[in-house]
Amino acid sequence: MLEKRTPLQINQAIKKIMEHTIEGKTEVVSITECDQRYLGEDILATNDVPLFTRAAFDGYALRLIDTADASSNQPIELKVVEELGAGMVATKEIGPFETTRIMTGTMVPKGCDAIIMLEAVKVVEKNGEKYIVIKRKVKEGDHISYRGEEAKNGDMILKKGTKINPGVMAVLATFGYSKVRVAVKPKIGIFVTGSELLDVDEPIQNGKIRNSNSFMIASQVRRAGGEPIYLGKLPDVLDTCTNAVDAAIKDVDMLITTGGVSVGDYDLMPEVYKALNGEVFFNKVAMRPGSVTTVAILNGKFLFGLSGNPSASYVGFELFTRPVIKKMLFCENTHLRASVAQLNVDFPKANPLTRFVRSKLYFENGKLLVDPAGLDKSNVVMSLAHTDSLAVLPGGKRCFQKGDQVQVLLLDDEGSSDTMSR
Ligand SMILES: Nc1nc2c(c(=O)[nH]1)N[C@H]1C(S)=C(S)[C@@H](COP(=O)(O)OP(=O)(O)OC[C@H]3O[C@@H](n4cnc5c(N)ncnc54)[C@H](O)[C@@H]3O)O[C@H]1N2
Ligand code: MOO
Ligand SMILES: [Mg+2]
Repeated sequence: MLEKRTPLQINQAIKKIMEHTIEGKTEVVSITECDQRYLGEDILATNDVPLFTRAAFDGYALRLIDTADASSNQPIELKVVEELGAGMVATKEIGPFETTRIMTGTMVPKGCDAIIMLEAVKVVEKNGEKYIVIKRKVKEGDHISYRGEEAKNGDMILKKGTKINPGVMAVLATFGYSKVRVAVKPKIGIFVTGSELLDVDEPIQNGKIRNSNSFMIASQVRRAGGEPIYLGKLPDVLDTCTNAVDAAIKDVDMLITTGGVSVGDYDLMPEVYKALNGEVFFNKVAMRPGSVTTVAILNGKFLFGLSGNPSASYVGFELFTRPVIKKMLFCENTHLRASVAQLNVDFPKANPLTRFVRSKLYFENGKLLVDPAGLDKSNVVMSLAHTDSLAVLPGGKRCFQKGDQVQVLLLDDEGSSDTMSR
């Protein structure tokens, strides 16, 4: 008789994994190397931004008091005493009824408290001197960006664990971070198991299939922020698998295998864990696909035994492996971002297990809709190419109908509101 496996609820399985202590490491890299990585420390403002009070428009810097009585009936004239472009610094202080022609980004001369745009004035020349004619009152601060209005020196700007994106790159450069402390990418070893597996460039043979899991998992590892290390395919031979896992786990932060975790004659992973004295956290989860996902600890490191079935393997990774990678990258939110969408098809059969339907999201008339990305079976690979989300259909007696609101987990969405300081 086969050993009966007791399924764990999904939340309990995730909790078990997340309670295991695993530390991320940091390293310092050049700003040119840090894009798309994760901050390894909080980023503080190293100066005020803007650095100095500057013009936000091309125009004339002036004293408000001089324009107080200006109107179309009573235009005022200001004498242009200097002309400045960005990067230049005023050499003259502005006196009564004087102005400086100033371009966007230029430091505002002392004594000026507003800018009037070039388009709003008329320039006249008298005795070889330039004057501007103003026909309206100017408001305080018009077209001026004040020193420190965005950030003050010492402010906490970005939290450790924030993903570096184009905006973060701009902020890092603004504060002079030519070197950036980032999280070291966790090294994730990948074995695929199965005597039926062919390499991608091998000719097709009777009864065999091409290995696709290693490419899929490597891409998922990269999407999660880790560094995949493909270690090859293993035949369904116990000693070969045991020795390979034993040797490989030493050189990586965690190891993923696909295949061989179910109850078949050649499903050897349970025996591999036994032979190596691995501590198995669980080998059955109340979900579909991915019910056979097995997670164990070996020498303090995670060993993820994902299913051989591509869709099951895909979902198992996103639910159980991704959060561990995110934790090692110091991310505040380790789980997939969730949203709510309107189901666009019926699921008339109730299922005791919670289902994660590989799905595609789209907008129609301002509503977020979700459609299965293809055939909804655990052994399917095709639908994965169209998948951008997982629609969650909770297990139980309930069936689901077109129009129902369901939770969707976003696969390509990093989320930002959780990691940016507000
Ligand atoms: N009697 C039972 N049979 C099965 C059960 C069960 O509970 N009782 N569970 C089913 C479920 S659910 C799943 S999921 C699969 C899990 O299978 P394994 O993890 O043991 O994986 P394999 O048997 O090695 O392979 C399954 C399937 O996937 C293909 N495969 C394997 N590796 C790759 C790869 N690298 N690239 C592409 N495809 C791969 C393999 O050829 C098989 O077709 O078990 C059910 N059975
Ligand atoms: O682990 Mo299986 O995916 O439930 O089909
Ligand atoms: Mg099997």
